[in-house]
This record gives sequence, C-alpha cells and structure tokens, in this order.
Amino acid sequence: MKPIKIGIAGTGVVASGVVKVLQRNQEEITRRAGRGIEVAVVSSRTRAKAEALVGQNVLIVDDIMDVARHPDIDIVVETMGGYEPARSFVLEAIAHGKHVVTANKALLAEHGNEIFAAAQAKGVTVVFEAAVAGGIPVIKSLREGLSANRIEWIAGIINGTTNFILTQMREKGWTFTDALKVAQELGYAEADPTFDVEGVDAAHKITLMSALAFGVPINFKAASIEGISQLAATDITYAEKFGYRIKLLGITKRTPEGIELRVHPTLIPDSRLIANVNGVMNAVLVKGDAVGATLYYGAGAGAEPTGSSVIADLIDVTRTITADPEHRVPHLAFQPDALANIPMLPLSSVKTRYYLRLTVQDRTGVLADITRILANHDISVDAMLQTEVDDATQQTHIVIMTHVSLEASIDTAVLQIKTLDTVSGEVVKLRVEELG
Ligand SMILES: NC(=O)C1=CN([C@@H]2O[C@H](COP(=O)(O)OP(=O)(O)OC[C@H]3O[C@@H](n4cnc5c(N)ncnc54)[C@H](OP(=O)(O)O)[C@@H]3O)[C@@H](O)[C@H]2O)C=CC1
Ligand SMILES: N[C@@H](CCO)C(=O)O
Repeated sequence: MKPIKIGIAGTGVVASGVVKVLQRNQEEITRRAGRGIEVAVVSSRTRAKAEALVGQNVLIVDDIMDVARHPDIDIVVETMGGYEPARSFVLEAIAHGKHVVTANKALLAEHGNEIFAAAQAKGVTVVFEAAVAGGIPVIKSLREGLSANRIEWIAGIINGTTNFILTQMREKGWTFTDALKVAQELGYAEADPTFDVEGVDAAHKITLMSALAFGVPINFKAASIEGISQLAATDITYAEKFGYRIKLLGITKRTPEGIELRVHPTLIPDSRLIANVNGVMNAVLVKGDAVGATLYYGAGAGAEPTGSSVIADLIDVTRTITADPEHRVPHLAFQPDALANIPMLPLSSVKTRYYLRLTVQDRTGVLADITRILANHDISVDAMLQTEVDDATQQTHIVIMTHVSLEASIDTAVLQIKTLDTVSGEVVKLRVEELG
C-alpha cells in the first residue's frame, strides 16, 4: 500500500522529535500502521531550520495554510503551539478533509469544543495524545483502556517544567529562577513559561482529561488555578516534617454535587508513588470504579517522548482512516450526542485537608485564639508544629494540618485569623490530598 503522506506545521522541539523518531523507527512503524508514514510537507518561517530537520526532498513552505490545504496530505501535524494561528490552521485543515494530530493543549482547552464539532461534521479525526503528559499514553487509556469504568477522580503531575523546578529546588537547592532557565534550555517550557509556573498549562491538561473522564464538554473557564511561583521553600521543608511532599497537581473529581476541576500545589503523603515522581517526569493517577486506582508514569515533556505520542496518534489515524467515521473512537471518549450536563463546582465547595502556616508573635494566648476561630468554623486540627522563636522579631511560625474541612470555612477562618494583632503577614494555605 502507498505510504500515507503527512504535513507538519512547525519545526520546533516536538516537530524535531516526530521527524527523528519517524526516520529512526520507520520499519517498525510501517509494520504497525500497515503502511509507511511519510513527511511530505513542512512549514517554517526559517527555511534553513526546516532543511536541517527534513533535508531537501521534503517540500518546505513558509505559509502554514499551504500545509493545511495541500492536496497530497491526509494528516496534518500541528506543533506550533498557542491559540492563533494554530486554531485557524486546524480548522482550515479540517475544512480540507485532513485528519489532525496536535500537541497543543492550550488550543484544545480553549477551542476544543469548536474544533471537535468541526471535525465531527467533516468526518475527520482530531487526536491529541501528546497534548497531555508528553510521552505517557494517558489519553488512550482514558478513551479506550478504561472505557468500562465510571471514573471517580484523576490527580496528576502533568507539567514537566514545574516538577523539574520543584525537584531541583528540593534536591539541589537551586533557585526557582535558575531551575526555570534550565527547564527552558532543555525544551520543556512553553513559549510563555508563565503558563507552566502559574499552573495554566496543567489546567489545560486536566480540563481535557476531565472532559474525557466524565463525558462533559471541555470547560477550561471552570478550572481553579494556582501555580508554584508563590510557593516558599519553607513550606516544602515544613511539609516534609509532617511526612508530605509538595507537588503541583491537576485534580478533577466527580462528587454528588458536580465536578471539581483544579490545579494547585498539593501536599501528598511521601509514601505514595506519585510523591516520588521527580524531574521532568509526569504521573497520572486515575481512579475507576471497576479497576481501582491506576498510575501512568513517564516523561512529561521533551522532543522524543512527545514525538512518541504524536506518532502513536499518526499510526492510529492511519489504521482507521478508511473506517466509517461513526465507528471511530469518539474525540472526547463519549459519543458526541451523549455528553452530560454536570455542574462544575467552585473551589469554595472543595472538601479536603489543609496545611496552614501562620507567622505569629510569641505571646500567651495566641494559639488559643487561633484554635478557637478554627473550631468556630467547624475545622478540627489534626497536627501542629511550632518553630523556634526568632530572637530579633520575637516571631514564630505555627503550622497546622487540619482534618477534612470545607474550603469556604477555611477561607473565612483565615480571614478572621489575619485580623488578630498577634498574627502578621499572609497565612499560607495549601491543600492536602491523601490519594488513597
Ligand atoms: N516541548 C515539549 O516538550 C512539549 C510541547 N508540547 C506542545 O507542542 C507544541 C509545540 O511545542 P514546541 O515544539 O516545544 O515549541 P517550539 O517553540 O519549539 O516550536 C514551535 C514551532 O512552531 C512554529 N511557529 C510558532 N509560531 C508560529 C506562527 N505564528 N506561524 C508559523 N509557525 C509558527 C515555529 O516555527 P518556525 O520558527 O520554524 O517558523 C516553531 O518551529 C506546543 O503546543 C506545546 O505546548 C506538548 C508536549 C511537550
Ligand atoms: N511545558 C510543558 C510541555 C509538555 O506539555 C511541560 O513542561 O509539561
């Protein structure tokens, strides 16, 4: 059978991984796909860069729309990133009957409903394994491997850059800035790294997984997002004294009231496997009612790991290209007319355990005032730690681990605690997940 021809938009980190792995593993890929997969067109604004990647036998164009519209192309690979021109490119390719493989979670989290509807109407496929957790085949697992289950929750380390930064800060004492710089040099970070460090990239990914897990439309606006830029090394150290590690987690949970969707630094018991996932590695825990908890682990970013996911999608599309569109795996795992309208819950209704750090004057009655306020809001204390008094300021840190409490109650209690004249500065609040 003739090879399937693909066009690639972008010649960056991911595109280079795709091209290299396609070349290196050509024979195995052909044996798996049933026919060869050949790069026919590449777009680049810098011709020399594209030539260095694909050589001179591949058509190089400077207008991405020449990839989207090229008559010889069956599948386009979008590895540009960002919202525009990626959105217009993908919609144009769909309009021209091309299947689309993309690594762009930002695009799908914001415009996925529009893109999947367009693909459905045209009878083409849009696949995005590389968009979530780099090289880990977690989308495939959610769409296919776990399709017997009622998914209960997902919790994952799904941003390689921030996990790399947290690991270097904890293990090597690097500063946040130095660790971010290296993550950028290694090709892990987004073009705008604030997407990584402020939790937006992880929120894009957990939003996509939430839709796949619960059969709801993609709803990025419902995500509550906190990154790691405000996380103090002190809290990493104190958390360890209680037996916890801090990781940036993306969490989505089905509760009787609706769906939680959130990203924030989270204390995890250090005995959990996921607490020991370090560097650029990602890990995703998925809890299904039949299978129980399952864990997916691997490189969350980087050229070849991400290329591995893009190529797996290319092979999938190649295998199913002649199948009747009605019988392909649905884009969002559930049939498009079977998506549910489940409410998305605000952060204030989350119930979990909390870590609170307060800076207080070393005076009699301080602790009693604080615990009284907590008790008035139905918050019970599980453990507490007080540090040595600083001689110069006469201040001390009090760290409190609560039992399961309502976020709204914690927030009200914290506001009251901050009005005490013995309490200074911000009260640090972090969420704890036992992930049992
Ligand atoms: N890096 C990683 O480890 C991972 C990245 N991703 C995602 O993959 C996508 C690509 O990431 P990555 O490869 O790192 O990004 P890079 O910045 O390395 O590459 C992006 C490429 O897209 C092209 N491009 C960017 N903007 C435009 C534009 N306006 N018009 C035309 N071409 C454009 C550039 O092409 P040129 O300059 O040649 O014209 C460049 O080669 C993103 O969506 C990212 O989130 C997903 C998983 C892992
Ligand atoms: N910037 C992303 C790339 C992979 O999606 C990360 O660090 O995880």
